[in-house]
Amino acid sequence: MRAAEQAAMAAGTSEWELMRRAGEGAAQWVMRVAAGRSVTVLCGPGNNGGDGYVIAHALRRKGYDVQVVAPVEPKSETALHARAQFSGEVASDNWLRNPVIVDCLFGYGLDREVGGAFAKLLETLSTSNCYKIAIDVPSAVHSDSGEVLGPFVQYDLTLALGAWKRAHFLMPAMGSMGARRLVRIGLELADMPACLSARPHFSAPDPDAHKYRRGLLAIVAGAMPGAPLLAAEGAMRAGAGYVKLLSEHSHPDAPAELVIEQGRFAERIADDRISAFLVGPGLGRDDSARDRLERVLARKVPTVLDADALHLIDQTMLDRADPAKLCVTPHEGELAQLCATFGIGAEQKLERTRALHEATGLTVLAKGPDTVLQSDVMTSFFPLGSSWLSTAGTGDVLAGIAASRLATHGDPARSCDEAVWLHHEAARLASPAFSAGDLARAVKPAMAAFL
Ligand SMILES: NC(=O)C1=CN([C@@H]2O[C@H](COP(=O)(O)OP(=O)(O)OC[C@H]3O[C@@H](n4cnc5c(N)ncnc54)[C@H](OP(=O)(O)O)[C@@H]3O)[C@@H](O)[C@H]2O)[C@@H](O)CC1
Ligand SMILES: [K+]
Repeated sequence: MRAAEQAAMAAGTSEWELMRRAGEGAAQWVMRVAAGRSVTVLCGPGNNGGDGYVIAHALRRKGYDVQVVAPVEPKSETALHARAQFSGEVASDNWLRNPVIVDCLFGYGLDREVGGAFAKLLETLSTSNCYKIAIDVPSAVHSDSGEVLGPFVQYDLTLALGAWKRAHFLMPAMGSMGARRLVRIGLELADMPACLSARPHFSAPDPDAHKYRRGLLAIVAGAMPGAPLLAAEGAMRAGAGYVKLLSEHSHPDAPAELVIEQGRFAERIADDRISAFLVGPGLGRDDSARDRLERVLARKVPTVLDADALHLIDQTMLDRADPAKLCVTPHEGELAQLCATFGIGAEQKLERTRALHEATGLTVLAKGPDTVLQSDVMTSFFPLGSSWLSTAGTGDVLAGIAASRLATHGDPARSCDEAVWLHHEAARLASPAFSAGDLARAVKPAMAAFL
């Protein structure tokens, strides 16, 4: 963000001009929300506070009753300029009486715990019965890590300025932001190492398509019958032309269209027509599970690894595989396991995900409310999905969808990206209070949203 701002300034746009665009753009949103009601703007010492004075000035010009609360005077030259423009009331302390409060205490310059008068203001804000708007990021949020470094405030609206910051898509910060909107200020954002995933577009199968050309997915089962079946239910509806379950269980409830193959594992997986594997859901962690995983990895075919496979995989197995064709889909606990296996010391989700990719070459989809995808191209973040996804088996469905997409085109990063979107859309269609089976069945109508 700082680099993009520096580039804009080097190209002749002043910092004041950027602040003016940011503040006036944000003020448009504040006015829509306030709709004539009185507004209080909390202003801090840096340029985030500067944005606050621009917002206050813009509101006042439109006839709003607006009051600024600023515990200290601005420190930066540009913020002082903004302060000088605003001719309304500025209080150093206040009990926040207005129905709309705009928080401009700190933006991405926050680098330590919020204390003193600033913390007191945020505490008051957290218990105020008002509409709360955060400018750029909530003021106690560290914009790179998503950590909350002060009183937790639940906002109704967060207006990102110029570009999204990592915190807009990382927990716990993202859970406090309410609706998130981007205010554009004309920054050039090409070649960013991280981005918000753009909604994918799928096509119907080619006119000459047949089941093998559309992709044959083999799902490797193991100790437990349920999880791979759920994955298969999702996979059958996510694009692959043919889904097989390699399982020693009888699966009396499996749908007729799911082919179940038993016995002769080595022979089964040698089929050249298999375009992708899924290994992990229900695999177990015993010697036979390890053996199955090793054999599949040695095939060097595009593969999704999930659940138990993430506990079994190690450097020796990876040395015999082709990591560029593999994706792993860990939840928080599985990510911690992978980090332990591959000697990664990072503690925060984003750093862990990136370091795991660096160390192994694997495409990593670190799932959760703040899903992060790390490929060799970039880091992707995703819009928030349904909180109803927090139920058993939804991860198996996600792995099945990712593997199905992988079977169709063989690109690990693209498969994971598409899977997150399909999973979220299926959850939206199946909500509320769905089971993993309901979710898997909703993948079919979810496909329609991306055609
Ligand atoms: N640059 C641009 O072109 C544009 C930037 N824009 C806006 O600027 C924002 C970034 O501005 P910024 O860099 O001035 O940082 P900001 O978040 O306002 O605060 C830093 C100040 O707070 C202080 N401080 C830090 N932590 C503290 C704490 N815990 N407790 C107490 N004090 C603390 C720190 O001073 P220190 O005490 O560390 O010397 C410093 O004075 C960005 O989010 C966006 O809103 C837009 O206008 C578009 C154009
Ligand atoms: K803020």
